Amino acid sequence: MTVAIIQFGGSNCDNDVLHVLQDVLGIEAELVWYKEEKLDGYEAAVIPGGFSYGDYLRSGAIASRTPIMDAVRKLADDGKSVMGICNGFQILTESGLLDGALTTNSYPKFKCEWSYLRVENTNTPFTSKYDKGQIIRIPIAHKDGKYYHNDASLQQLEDNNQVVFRYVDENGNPTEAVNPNGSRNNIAGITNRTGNVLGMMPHPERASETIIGSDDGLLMFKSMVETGRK
Ligand SMILES: NC(=O)CC[C@H](N)C(=O)O
Repeated sequence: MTVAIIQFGGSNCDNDVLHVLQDVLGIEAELVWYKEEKLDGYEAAVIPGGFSYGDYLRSGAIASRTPIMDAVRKLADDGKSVMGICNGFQILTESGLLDGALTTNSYPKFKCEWSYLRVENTNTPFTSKYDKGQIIRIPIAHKDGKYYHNDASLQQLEDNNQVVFRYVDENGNPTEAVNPNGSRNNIAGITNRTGNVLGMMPHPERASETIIGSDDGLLMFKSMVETGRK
């Protein structure tokens, strides 16, 4: 299978994802420029982190209106896996592929630190290789990562098991003290209703080799690739 890694002006984690897929996992992956209108032949897409278009207007807003996003939407409609990391998550909410919004952190500064996440749902193409309730260590790096949705929609996300990752402490408790950005319900990542589109603020590609402190993110890419091969 070949994975498309979408590149916008201002993407800065594109080559990190490429490195993990190609060099660490031996998966075919290609960088695809935002002006492309088709993603034919790709089995999955990753929208990497960064500061697309300088975060002007709102993080992800401009990227969400580029030609490639119609192709990403088609890929998702065809049931293929789409993973948005950090700025990628912001682009997916801005384009309506995921519900809710990423707003400015409650302490309104860029925050870069390790976080613990609890895997809430293993019945997705991105988490099938984890254990339910597993605690994983993955870093965050963002200013606009506070997940917001209204009460009714939040309840729907919870009821549909669309909350995939939650910020927790080392023991797995989703306390306010370890919520790095003020996200509602300590939400770190969600899927769409059908589960094949994932958005998450933490960076699994920065936690895919023990030499850089954690390889807890690797199973996410492995899960995605295995699903694409089926
Ligand atoms: N690492 C990133 O993708 C940064 C995301 C975004 N530009 C922010 O700071 O909120």
